[in-house]
Amino acid sequence: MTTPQPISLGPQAGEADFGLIVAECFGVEVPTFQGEGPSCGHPAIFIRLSRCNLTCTKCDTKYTWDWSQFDPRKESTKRTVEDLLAYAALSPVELVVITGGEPLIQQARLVPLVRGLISAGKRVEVETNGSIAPLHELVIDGVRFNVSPKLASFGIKESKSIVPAALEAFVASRRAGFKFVASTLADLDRIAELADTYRLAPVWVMPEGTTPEAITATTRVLADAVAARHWHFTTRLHVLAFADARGR
Ligand SMILES: Nc1nc2[nH]cc(C(=O)O)c2c(=O)[nH]1
Ligand code: SF4
Ligand SMILES: [Mg+2]
Repeated sequence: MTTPQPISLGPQAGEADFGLIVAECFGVEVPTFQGEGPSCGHPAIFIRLSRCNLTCTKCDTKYTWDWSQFDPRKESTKRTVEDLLAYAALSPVELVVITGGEPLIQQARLVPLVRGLISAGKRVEVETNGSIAPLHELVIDGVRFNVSPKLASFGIKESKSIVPAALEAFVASRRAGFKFVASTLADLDRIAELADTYRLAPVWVMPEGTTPEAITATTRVLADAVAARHWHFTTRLHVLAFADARGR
């Protein structure tokens, strides 16, 4: 079994603070909540890293990777770990969500950031697509992984998005929940197959949609069937509350 390696971005943390490629930070100036998953509704601040290793057609953050539509020089900046720690320290909010894009592309450089956040009394949730195994230095107290494996119906080949060794590493970490985006009952059948094959638990289902109307409609389609499987359900609170505005 081969362990997936993070895509190299040059010199790594420990050598020097070369910083992280960041799309946006939010939640300090204009407060918000973790909108998804086990901590939905908790006050949170966000560090959204740029770049992704996948190309889902239904992606809602294409400004982190789709350079046919967006300009990387406008959509990303390099920020040092020190600068990001200073940003998080501006807020009394305990929960820091590190998302993307795919944040684990830059995971070697996340190690000092995550350590610094935890030393400062924060806790961290990493939103990941689950296709890159986490470094053991990130599998520490104070860190949880919200792993969202992407189904074929999300517009990505599962031969790319479903990486058995990475999923097995998240299961073994005992610090992961598996949050699947779904829009149909057929998606739930596929989630059940994956959960069975890789022993993924706990399973969370989140309705696809970037408008309150779409979230509500999909919730009505899925909720009974999710409950019947004894899975967890999460909404997308930032879509309901803030109409999916950027920076909320
Ligand atoms: N409020 C809020 N909660 C979120 N949880 C996960 C997000 C993401 O984009 O990964 C997100 C986001 O963009 N906003
Ligand atoms: S894995 Fe997530 S960030 Fe990457 S393309 Fe797919 S939806 Fe977008
Ligand atoms: Mg999002």
